[in-house]
Amino acid sequence: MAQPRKPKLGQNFLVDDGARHRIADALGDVSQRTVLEIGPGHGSITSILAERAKKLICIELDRSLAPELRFKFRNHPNVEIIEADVLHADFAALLGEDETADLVGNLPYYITSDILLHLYAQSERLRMAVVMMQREVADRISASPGTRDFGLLSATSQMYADVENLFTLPPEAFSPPPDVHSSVLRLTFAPRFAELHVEAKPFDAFLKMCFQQKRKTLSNNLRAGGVSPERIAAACAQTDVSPTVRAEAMTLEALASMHRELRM
Ligand SMILES: C[S@@+](CC[C@H](N)C(=O)[O-])C[C@H]1O[C@@H](n2cnc3c(N)ncnc32)[C@H](O)[C@@H]1O
Repeated sequence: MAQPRKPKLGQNFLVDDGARHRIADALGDVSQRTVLEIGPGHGSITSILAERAKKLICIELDRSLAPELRFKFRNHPNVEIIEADVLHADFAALLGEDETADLVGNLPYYITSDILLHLYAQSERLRMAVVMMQREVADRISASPGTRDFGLLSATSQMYADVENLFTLPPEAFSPPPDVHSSVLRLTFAPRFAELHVEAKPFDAFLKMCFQQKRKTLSNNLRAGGVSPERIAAACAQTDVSPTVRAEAMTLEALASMHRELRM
């Protein structure tokens, strides 16, 4: 039997009218703001924000959709359509000096994690992001430490932003319908590195090491990353962390104090 064709570039277009309004509303008042939209598609969210935002910059990779959008929004001087891969987009180059933007997107699910990491790397240029993704990924990003879903993406995301899981949509909200449910997250960027006395790059790398193998204890993951058993034992003793704990059970505060203790 013929398999249903997978849409290219993650193109499951939002057709639920209530949902596109709820997504736009989740950004709040954008009348004085620049909004960046990732993957506008046929413009379901774009058409609402074109009426609301001071400026709307849309980044669309599909070379047939980009001209369609330019034509559709030709009478909206506040709307700019850029044909590009969002993973190569430099937000500083798109925004005014010291300007921050709000971001929105029904994301192409095949590159959700890459897009999020790209946003975190440029978080000083973002105030908030309202993004739709596969429900399971959204549940992981918003999970609390000590729960089954808490992992590297949760810890990394929560170092950069306050995360709210807003609502979930069934496959029928899209055309063609995806195989999965989808959830909308609001990320309010508020990096915690200074507060936890760690630096972003080394701490991101430390988190990767701690969560390298989800079933392993923190100690075993650190050993696999090249830290000596003696240093691990000393750091655990200093920070009151049990050597048999798994990283997923640790708060960001505990992970940060372990990192400081190991001076990595
Ligand atoms: C899930 S669809 C959402 C479309 C539209 N916003 C909607 O809600 O109906 C994802 C969109 O992202 C675009 N896209 C896929 N990969 C992209 C990339 N690397 N950079 C920019 N846009 C991309 C697709 O062409 C598609 O329009």
